[in-house]
Amino acid sequence: MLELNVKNETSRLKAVVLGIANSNGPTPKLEEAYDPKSKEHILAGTYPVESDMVKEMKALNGVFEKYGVDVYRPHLIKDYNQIFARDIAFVIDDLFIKANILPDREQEVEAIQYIIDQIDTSKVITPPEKVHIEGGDVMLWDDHIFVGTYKGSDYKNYITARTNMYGVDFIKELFPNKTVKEFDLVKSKLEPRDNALHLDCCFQPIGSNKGIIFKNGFREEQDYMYLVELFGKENLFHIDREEMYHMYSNVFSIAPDVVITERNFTRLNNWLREHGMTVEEIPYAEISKQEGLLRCSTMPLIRE
Ligand SMILES: NC(=[NH2+])NCCC[C@H](N)C(=O)O
Repeated sequence: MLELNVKNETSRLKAVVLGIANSNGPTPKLEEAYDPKSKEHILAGTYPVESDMVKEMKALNGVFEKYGVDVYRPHLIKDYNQIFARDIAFVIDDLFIKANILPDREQEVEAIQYIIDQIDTSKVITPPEKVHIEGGDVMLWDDHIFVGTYKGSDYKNYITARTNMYGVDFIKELFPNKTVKEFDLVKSKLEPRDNALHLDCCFQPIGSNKGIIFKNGFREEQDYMYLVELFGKENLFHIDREEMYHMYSNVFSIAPDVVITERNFTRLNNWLREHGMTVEEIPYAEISKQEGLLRCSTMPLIRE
């Protein structure tokens, strides 16, 4: 049996599901892409090739090996994108909550059924159908749960809006003793620089009291101010529009003082080191072309 335990984004990682880039399928047609950054690269002829993405995920797996983390991989589905394990389900405390993910991505859940079978069934939660929620929008900070959403009345027109207010309310009901705070995120179907696909595309806590944040990822300044007040402005590393496009906020912590990041994130990597962190730099720029990075490719099961 897997004894799940995840309460925040940074405690020492013990077990994780890591997505897989093998048999990712051919370059999608423009109308098949479900995020604007993939679209941009399909149009430009620069969509990432499988062998490069396999190499990048191997580098990530190498860091997990180095730190003794147990790694689970999804079963392979032929010609199907299974890189972004983050979104298909998520663990809060000892509960495994299945996401109601974009229909284009539904098969990804079947591929991790063998892992779900190792969890006490009373701890596996399936939300009702009207709930839309993906793991990239759910972020834990001990007694707080942060949830990314989109409150616009045109929600259903946005394939880039993945968590609705039913999703937020569902989490509130499930965790009455935690402070659940939702964040209204900017969405664009066409411009990746104006699209916070998930909360982890514009914000993430780091260490015990720090965070990475993109102010304009929030539709309401109040939501941004909530985080400034909670963390303190001096503890937040502010990124600009281009850095958010490169997914600076989507690094991945494996301990309060160990962060895995992209090797080209020089400004961020220096800041992390200045604050006493060990920075494990790996190449991940090809996968980033699909509008997801390190946090997106991982789903923590157990942290210390
Ligand atoms: N947690 C995340 N930010 N995941 C990124 C997923 C990216 C993927 N292309 C999608 O649109 O679904």
